[in-house]
Amino acid sequence: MKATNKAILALEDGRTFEGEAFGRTGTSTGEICFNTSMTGYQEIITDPSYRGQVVTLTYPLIGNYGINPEDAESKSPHVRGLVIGELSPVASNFRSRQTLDEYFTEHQIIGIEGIDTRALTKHLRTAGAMRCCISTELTAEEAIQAAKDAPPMEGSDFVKEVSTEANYHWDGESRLWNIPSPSQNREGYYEELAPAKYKLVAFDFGIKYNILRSMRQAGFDIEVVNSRSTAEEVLALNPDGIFLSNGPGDPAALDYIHAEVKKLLGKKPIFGICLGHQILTHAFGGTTYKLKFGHRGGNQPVKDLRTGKISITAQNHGFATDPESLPDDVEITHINLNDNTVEGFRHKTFPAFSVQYHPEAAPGPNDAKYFFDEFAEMIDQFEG
Ligand SMILES: NC(=O)CC[C@H](N)C(=O)O
Repeated sequence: MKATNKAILALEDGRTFEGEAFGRTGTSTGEICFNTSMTGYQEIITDPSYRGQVVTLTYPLIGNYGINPEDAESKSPHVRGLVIGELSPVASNFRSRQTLDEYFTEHQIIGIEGIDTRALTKHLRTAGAMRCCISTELTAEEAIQAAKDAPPMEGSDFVKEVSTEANYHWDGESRLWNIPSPSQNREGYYEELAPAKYKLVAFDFGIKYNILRSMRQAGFDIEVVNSRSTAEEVLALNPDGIFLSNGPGDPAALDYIHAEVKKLLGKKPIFGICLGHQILTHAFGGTTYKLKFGHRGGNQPVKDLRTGKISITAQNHGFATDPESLPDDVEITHINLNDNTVEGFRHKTFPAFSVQYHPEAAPGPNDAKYFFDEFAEMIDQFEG
């Protein structure tokens, strides 16, 4: 079979869409999801939490501001494929170094454009999350079969594919990179940060760079450790606080991590984001379940039940905490106003709290950024 640019997107329930491939040609399968953010395609593509997933972007024009080195959320793209309405023929931005097409070709990622992403998204909202296949070489029937044959997201441990092999010290940013105004140097400029005050050990389940940057800005010196690190190894580093990162796959498939986090409860202050929140759920004795189609975008309303304050938040998750499963010593602190799902909690005795959404944004609003400072306060108050 000869590969062409003509491509098909086939869903496991038999629905198909025709478009044109960009990046690489060939075949790719994975769980299809949609993200409604209006900007931030580069951050989405490089977020390790999307490992194993094909992402549909509902914003109609993608690629228009290109790709630049500063906006990556990890070393490389992680999506299995990208589904878009239109690939911009022009990448126009002073920070751009590459087009999206060139970037995908370099990293051998398949993209498909010319898709009615509105129809696709409405279908996924009704029918729920499912597997898909993008192909430039298979017939529609073969592509539907390939989607059906793809491994399901439930039960998948993708953390082991994205976590750092060796532990490392985050020295990426003791300076804060700022976007220049048009009159300034086009390379951007740096602002020196105050010396770090706290020592943090961050479990890397697929950590985003902007979490590391935000932590550093909040005064943390960070040691990033492999996802298989034991509680003993973490405590031996003598941290002031422990961070549980975001990451891909099914949180219920990570028993070996739940067990280690459970041993850390009460020992040191703990903060978790997204997958980290779901892992904390299991460590507390609760359970997680798969949402019908997940929350992915930059405009998810979250209510802080303690203050009544509502934040507009960045989200990217397909699983959620079952509130009924939580023991009495866990207080639900945040809920999603679209569907009332759990978005944050804290333990009543142990110094541990987490949020299901993304205070680090990237992309998305910064309403929730205050959690990094709250964690620093928790550490100040902890008498361990
Ligand atoms: N961003 C994340 O950490 C995602 C967590 C988990 N993989 C989910 O989809 O729910």
